[in-house]
Amino acid sequence: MNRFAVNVSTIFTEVPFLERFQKARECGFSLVECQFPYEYPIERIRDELHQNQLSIVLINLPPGNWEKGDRGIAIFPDRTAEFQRSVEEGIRYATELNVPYIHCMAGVLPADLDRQKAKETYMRHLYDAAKEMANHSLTLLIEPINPFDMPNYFLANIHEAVSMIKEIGMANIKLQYDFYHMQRIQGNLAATFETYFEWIAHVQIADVPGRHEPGTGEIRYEYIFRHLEKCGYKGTIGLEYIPSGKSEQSFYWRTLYACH
Ligand SMILES: O=C(O)[C@@H](O)C(=O)CO
Ligand SMILES: [Mg+2]
Repeated sequence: MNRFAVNVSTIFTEVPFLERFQKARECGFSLVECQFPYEYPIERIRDELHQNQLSIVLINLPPGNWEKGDRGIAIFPDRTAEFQRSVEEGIRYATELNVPYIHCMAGVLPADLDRQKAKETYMRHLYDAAKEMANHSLTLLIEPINPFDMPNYFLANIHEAVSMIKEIGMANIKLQYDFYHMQRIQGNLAATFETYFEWIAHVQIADVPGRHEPGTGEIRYEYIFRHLEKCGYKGTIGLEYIPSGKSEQSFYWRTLYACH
C-alpha cells in the first residue's frame, strides 16, 4: 500500500502551488499533505484533488503572521480571539477538503512571556481547539520542532509534548513525529518512536543535514521504514522534505528501499 503523502508545500515548488497536485499524481502518489492552504480557494484545491484522484491527509492551522515571525499563536494569552478564528478557518478547510489531521503550531516564545504562562495558555487553547475539532471527527496534532531551524519555538521536547497530551486528556490530540526534527533535537529515533507509539498519529520524514530526501544524510531510513512496520505503524508518512535536485527525481529512495 502506498502510504506516502507528498508535502506540496515543500515538493514540486518548481511549479505554482495549484499545479503541484497533478505532479504528485504523475509521480504515482495518491496522498498529499500541505502546510498552509489558506491563500487558495477551497474549490480550486478540491478540483485539483478530484481531477488527480488525490486525498489530502494533513494541513496546519493558520500560523499567525509568518512574515513577521509568527510560527503559530497557540501560546499567547493575549491572542485567544485570533487563535479561535484560526481554528475555525482550519476546520473549514479540513471539513471541506476531507482532511483528517490538523497540525497546530505552538509559537515562538518571546523573552517577555513567562514559559509557565505560555504553557498554560497553550494547553487551554489545545483543549478548546480539540473539543471543537471532535465535533467534526478531526484530530489535532502537535509536533516538536528543532531549535536550530526555529529558535525558541515553544515545543521542542517530545517528553513534554506527550505529558501535555496526557494532562489535557482529549482523545483527539496526537503527536506528529517528524524524524527530521527528532534527529536534530535528540536522536534516538527508533526507541523514542516505539516509546511514544500509541500517541503518534502522523509521521513526516526528511534527512539531516539539509532536510532533503531520504538517503542524502545521516538517517538510515531503510532501517526506520522497517522499524515503523515492526511497531505496527499504519498511518501515513508525509514527505516533508526539500528535494536536493529536481522534485521528480527525488523519489529514487523508494526503489532503493523497496517501499511503495
Ligand atoms: O516540520 C515542520 O516544519 C512542519 O511540519 C510544519 O508544518 C511547520 O513548518
Ligand atoms: Mg514537520
